[in-house]
Amino acid sequence: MNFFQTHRLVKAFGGLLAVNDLTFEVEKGEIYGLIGPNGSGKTTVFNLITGYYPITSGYIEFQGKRLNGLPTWRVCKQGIGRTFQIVKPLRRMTVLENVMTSAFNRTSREAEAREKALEVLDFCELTKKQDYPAKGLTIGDRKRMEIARALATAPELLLLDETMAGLTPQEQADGVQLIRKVRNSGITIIIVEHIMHVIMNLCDRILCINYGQEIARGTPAEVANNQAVIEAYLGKE
Ligand SMILES: Nc1ncnc2c1ncn2[C@@H]1O[C@H](COP(=O)(O)OP(=O)(O)OP(=O)(O)O)[C@@H](O)[C@H]1O
Repeated sequence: MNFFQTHRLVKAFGGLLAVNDLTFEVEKGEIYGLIGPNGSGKTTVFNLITGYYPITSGYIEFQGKRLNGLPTWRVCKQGIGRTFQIVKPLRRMTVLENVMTSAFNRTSREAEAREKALEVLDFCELTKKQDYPAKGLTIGDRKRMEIARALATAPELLLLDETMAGLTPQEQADGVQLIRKVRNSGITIIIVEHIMHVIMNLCDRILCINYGQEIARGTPAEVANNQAVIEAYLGKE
């Protein structure tokens, strides 16, 4: 049994196949990269996994259980957390309160939610900012808080959607450290990211898609040297 797998996954928006016959497996403990040019279907894959969109055909399995058709909150309860490409914190709430709202996914007790939120804020090195209003955070800290919010749902599989976009080189380096730390804590990761040195540095394996279809898969070095990948990003000569 695979830890996580999709099988012949398809998502049609009218006549557009945003995801087209995509099969891949992720092993427990991996950092798995999903890359591809703009509009190639990466976020749609995350939206299918997490139940935001219904699947047109194919299936998704997590720890041997079918996810197809489950509502987002049930997918989360099964142990899949995610961050969003566009970070939308609850702006007037503090950092701690933002993270607590996610922790309520696992408990209805306020004391337990606070304890979990404080634990992940410490893990993400945001303790000092726990009482800041979320709207006052830098982009770097907002992205970090987004990871903290996902971690507060206690995921076994974490989907990271462009958590490095807009960050300074130093913030990117810190982000890479944090993602490694998350993996070392036992959480499996699927990461969508445009910043290639981040992907190449972090991932054990990479799947590259274009127009919703697989064009290459392999180790970072294999994918970086693949002609179809180079053409998808740079165009044909
Ligand atoms: N809700 C929707 N309705 C119609 N078309 C959609 C919808 N969501 C995505 N699409 C289309 O599906 C395709 C894949 O989009 P998606 O956002 O998954 O790409 P992406 O690889 O995540 O892109 P980017 O790297 O720019 O974030 C695009 O052509 C997009 O316009």
